[in-house]
Amino acid sequence: MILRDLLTRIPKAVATGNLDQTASGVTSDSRQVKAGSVFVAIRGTETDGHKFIDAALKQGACAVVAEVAPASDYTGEAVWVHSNNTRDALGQLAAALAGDPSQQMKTVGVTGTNGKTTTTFLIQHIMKSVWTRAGLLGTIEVDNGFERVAATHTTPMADTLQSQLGEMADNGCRGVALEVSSHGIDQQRIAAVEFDAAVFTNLSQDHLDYHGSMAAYYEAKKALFTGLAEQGGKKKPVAIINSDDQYGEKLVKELGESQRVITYGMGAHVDFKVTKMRQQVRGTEFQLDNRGKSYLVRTPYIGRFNVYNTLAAIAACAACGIKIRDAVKALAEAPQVPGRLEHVGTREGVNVFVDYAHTPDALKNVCATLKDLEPNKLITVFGCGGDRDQSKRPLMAEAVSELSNLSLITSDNPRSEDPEAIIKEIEAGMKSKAYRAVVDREEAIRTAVNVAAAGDIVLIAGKGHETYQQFADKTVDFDDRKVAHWALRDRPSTRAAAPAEKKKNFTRKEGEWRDRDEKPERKEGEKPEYQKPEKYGERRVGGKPPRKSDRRDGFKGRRDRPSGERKDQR
Ligand SMILES: CC(=O)N[C@H]1[C@@H](OP(=O)(O)OP(=O)(O)OC[C@H]2O[C@@H](n3ccc(=O)[nH]c3=O)[C@H](O)[C@@H]2O)O[C@H](CO)[C@@H](O)[C@@H]1O[C@H](C)C(=O)N[C@@H](C)C(=O)N[C@H](CCC(=O)O)C(=O)O
Ligand SMILES: Nc1ncnc2c1ncn2[C@@H]1O[C@H](COP(=O)(O)OP(=O)(O)OP(=O)(O)O)[C@@H](O)[C@H]1O
Ligand SMILES: N[C@H](CCC[C@H](N)C(=O)O)C(=O)O
Ligand SMILES: [Mg+2]
Repeated sequence: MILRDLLTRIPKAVATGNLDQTASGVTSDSRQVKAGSVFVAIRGTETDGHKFIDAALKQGACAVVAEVAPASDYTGEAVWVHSNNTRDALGQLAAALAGDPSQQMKTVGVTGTNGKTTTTFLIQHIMKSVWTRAGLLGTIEVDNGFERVAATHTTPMADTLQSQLGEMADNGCRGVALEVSSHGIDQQRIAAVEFDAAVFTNLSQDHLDYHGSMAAYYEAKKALFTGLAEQGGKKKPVAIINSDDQYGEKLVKELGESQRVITYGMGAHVDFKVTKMRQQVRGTEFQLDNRGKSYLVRTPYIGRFNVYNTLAAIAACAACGIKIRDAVKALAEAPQVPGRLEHVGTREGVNVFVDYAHTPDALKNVCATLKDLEPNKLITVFGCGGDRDQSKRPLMAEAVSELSNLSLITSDNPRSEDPEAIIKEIEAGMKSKAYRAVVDREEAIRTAVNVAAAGDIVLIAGKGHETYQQFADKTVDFDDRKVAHWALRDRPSTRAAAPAEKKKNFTRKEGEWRDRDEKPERKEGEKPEYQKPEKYGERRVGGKPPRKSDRRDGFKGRRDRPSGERKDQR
């Protein structure tokens, strides 16, 4: 694209130099600059992109966009563009070079403290079932309609984001579900994204290390919604808000008439309302009322919080023109979101779940949901991330200790911090003495699985889909789901010691979720019952570990170990 045309996207900027050059791309990272790139200098928290202008020029940048004017003796061939907001400029230029992909697709942004990943997975699933091809961008992965790659950020930098959206549009995606983090909003990573709908799931404590206060955190989230009114394109965006959440309710009030708002929840006056909810071991069923019509929604997910995620997904898809009944139909086959309340195995009546809860509210919700399954004991393994909101640590401890019969406090990405020091901070918030601190996460998981008895549930919280553990000096392979499989496999049998009646069967009338090691007694002449593995979408409960082909995340089960790993590391 010729610079002269490209720079019309930042009309307030002042450009000096030959504008008839061709720009081949745009980046804010000098290390990515190639001949013909536009380099945009951004002031960060660690360093200042302006320091790398010389490096970018040496690598062949055809233009530099900076928040400072060129030096009076600047005679370089590259165009110097002086802008007062280079973060916004980055988004505008990247969007123009990618062909404004968000204007070519139905684009839904999902923000909130918890539930973004789950809701975006649901939205993409519905979009795909109706439109065949749809994109997804968020914490776990970026799906461009043809291939999925692991994500580096929940919401990547504007240059990366726009080029990923561009691939989706080029691949024929008709829609995209995009996770929008508060960092993403604050750092204008979503500049030049035109939304059809923006969803607010909820707000509770997290990221105070970055935002400083809940008020500032809320304001960051709110900017996504006030920004809808300023979109320049033809879209008539809708704000979709969980008004049962106290911050959601506040947002609805504050947006007032300035924005088209659709509410969802269980309260009296919401647009998408849940009634008659029935939680079951293998899923949830509820009635959805919208504009005088009722729909019976069935999903394979458990937990009240997932009902909110489901509602948000239906409302967002409806705002994009999808019929509610088509969305509802698709949801019966909703996929397992990797590491979100994922049932990873069962042995001798001990059931293990992996979940990504890493905030006080998420932990409260997931523990309460598992308690609803009426286990004999709930045993929770958790830790708190290093270099992240320190003040949430005792609150996470409080949430876990109040709802678990036993807690194992361990490490969860200590990053630059001392793992034992983090654990001490967690211990300060424990409300019960029924806990053990085990710094090594594998040992903590193995301990939890070994001390569990038939009928107990082990919850491994915090890392969900993650496949690594980050320490100050290294990052090592670590996958809670694999370790849980190994722990279950290696668990010493308690069969002889445990009387049969102590075992707990999570059995429902119309199906079974029972210890598959248990052999039902056979009467003479009776054929053995064929125990077909349960399948709801891609979610499997009990039985053998899932096959690779069953899973979105490529996890191959117990034999899938990181290469080069020693036996004694298992
Ligand atoms: C706090 C934060 O958000 N930091 C992000 C931010 O870093 P920063 O502002 O400190 O940037 P910087 O390192 O000072 O660099 C400034 C500029 O100089 C450039 N640079 C730097 C070095 C060089 O040699 N050449 C060069 O051009 C950089 O590309 C950048 O444009 O911009 C960087 C890229 O430009 C990001 O990689 C970095 O994410 C860090 C790694 C991070 O951990 N971020 C997390 C907290 C985050 O963003 N999380 C959210 C929410 C997660 C969730 O709850 O789901 C997310 O969306 O992922
Ligand atoms: N709507 C919700 N309300 C409260 N808790 C939720 C909700 N949805 C999911 N959770 C809990 O939060 C955890 C994280 O869910 P999810 O990954 O969908 O959230 P997220 O907002 O994408 O998180 P992140 O900020 O890390 O990207 C889940 O594993 C579950 O324990
Ligand atoms: N996106 C979140 C994920 C946290 C997950 C937890 N495993 C941790 O490392 O704290 C963050 O970066 O704050
Ligand atoms: Mg997420």
